[in-house]
Amino acid sequence: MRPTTLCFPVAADGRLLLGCKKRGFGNGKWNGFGGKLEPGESFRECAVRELYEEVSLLAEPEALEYMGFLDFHFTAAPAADHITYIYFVKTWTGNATESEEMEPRFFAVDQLPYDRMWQSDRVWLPRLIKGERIKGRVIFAPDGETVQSLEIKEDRQ
Ligand SMILES: Nc1nc2c([nH]c(=O)n2[C@H]2C[C@H](O)[C@@H](COP(=O)(O)OP(=O)(O)OP(=O)(O)O)O2)c(=O)[nH]1
Repeated sequence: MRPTTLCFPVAADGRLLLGCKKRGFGNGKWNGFGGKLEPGESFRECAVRELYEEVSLLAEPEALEYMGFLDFHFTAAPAADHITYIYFVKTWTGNATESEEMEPRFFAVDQLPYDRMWQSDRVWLPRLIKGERIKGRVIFAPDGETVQSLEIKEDRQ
């Protein structure tokens, strides 16, 4: 399964930085920052690179807090299946800057734009915000959007 990352910067006041995807996969959705691992890259290295490419924030790999993983399965397009390692990061340098891929905005955690995010995020993101680490699987219906089934557990390790 294709390895990918997803990273959510958390500001000192607790707000979360999301980006509205401007093109390609997930276009128009608010999400964390991330993408596919490049050859030879670790998950953390990928998350740091994508954060910089997509929103110009520079983080140390060790500053990333691992929050769990999700397997995303696309029933009609198995080639799109991927596993995502999810991170929060609270320290970085630079200012969130719009890129060709993402328009960034900080959101209070009780005002996240779930109606314009991937459908299952409203289930698992609040758990991460509470500090829980998760592992799970999301299976998408043939339309590639609707959640067909969802299995999320707490990862106590
Ligand atoms: N929050 C969230 N993200 C999802 C869901 N499903 C899903 O594929 N993604 C995201 C997580 C990954 O960051 C991203 C991986 O897809 P991708 O690697 O094709 O994304 P990309 O086009 O931005 O990647 P890249 O070209 O920059 O490498 O998709 C979901 O249900 N919720």
